[in-house]
Amino acid sequence: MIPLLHDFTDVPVLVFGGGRVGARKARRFAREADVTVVSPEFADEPFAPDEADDAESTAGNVDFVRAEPDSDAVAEWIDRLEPALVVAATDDETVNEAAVETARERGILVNRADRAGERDPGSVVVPATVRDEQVVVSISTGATAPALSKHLRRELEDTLEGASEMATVLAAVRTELKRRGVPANRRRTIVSDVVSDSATWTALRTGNSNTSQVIEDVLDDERSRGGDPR
Ligand SMILES: C[C@@]1(CC(=O)O)c2cc3[nH]c(cc4nc(cc5[nH]c(cc(n2)[C@H]1CCC(=O)O)[C@@](C)(CC(=O)O)[C@@H]5CCC(=O)O)C(CC(=O)O)=C4CCC(=O)O)c(CCC(=O)O)c3CC(=O)O
Ligand SMILES: NC(=O)C1=CN([C@@H]2O[C@H](COP(=O)(O)OP(=O)(O)OC[C@H]3O[C@@H](n4cnc5c(N)ncnc54)[C@H](O)[C@@H]3O)[C@@H](O)[C@H]2O)C=CC1
Repeated sequence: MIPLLHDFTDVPVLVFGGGRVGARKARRFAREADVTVVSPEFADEPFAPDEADDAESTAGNVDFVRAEPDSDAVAEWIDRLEPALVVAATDDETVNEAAVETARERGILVNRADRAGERDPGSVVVPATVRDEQVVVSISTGATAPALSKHLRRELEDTLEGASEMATVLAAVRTELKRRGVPANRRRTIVSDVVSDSATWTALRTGNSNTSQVIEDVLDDERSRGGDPR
């Protein structure tokens, strides 16, 4: 399986099953997508933040539909909503199977929650995710050991502290250096020096420097080396 980042902004995502798992997936996709959850009953407070995935939680963008579709009705829901992704998260294997089959026939992405191990071609797995704003790390065990994905996600949470600020700094620095016409090799050296500088990480993490100060320092430093033609 190959990891990709997929933009779901304002596209329909259809989740079958409103238990703990369906709610978790719905919450995650509702960051961007218009999510519909179809289920005869719903987990209590499906949109309360949970410790599994705090940063992923959201309250909006979800329609709850109380229904218990059989296999035919599952296909009808998919045809009616034309989702970009179907999530099969019921506790009924036949219903999940129907959702997978129909999605596959229609060429729609499908995530099946009740299966580990070998997947059907074209299926997608939901990885564990650590997010610091624009910085995202996803962990998967190739659909074999989700508890390990969760464990590693927790370990990586500390590593990512300050990553969003660092990304902001590097993006601004590389844009400005490009504008100044600094050659690619030199830009690469500067960017890689900044990202591996532990003092900069500490300053960003502790709030001792804000991103604009760091950006200014890096660019001033380069200018004083004669890197700026102005
Ligand atoms: C294949 C996959 C399909 C998919 O859903 O995409 C799948 C399948 C299954 N999970 C099961 C169980 C558990 N899943 C979790 C947790 C998570 N599961 C997630 C993803 C995936 N789970 C995909 C593979 C990802 C990969 O490649 O690693 C995460 C990462 C993302 C998310 O779901 O949001 C999220 C952690 C989020 C986080 O915390 O960061 C826990 C831990 C817990 O709940 O504490 C348990 C209990 C412990 C255990 O059993 O391991 C079962 C057995 C059900 C049963 O026995 O009845 C199946 C089905 C089966 O095994 O047949
Ligand atoms: N991928 C993952 O991370 C995990 C997957 N699982 C698997 O996912 C499945 C769901 O797990 P939970 O949410 O914990 O189970 P759950 O039993 O809490 O929720 C299942 C939901 O599906 C609904 N449902 C039943 N028939 C339906 C139908 N015809 N159409 C729509 N909804 C229907 C039920 O009303 C219930 O709300 C389990 O069968 C389990 O095998 C379990 C744990 C983690």
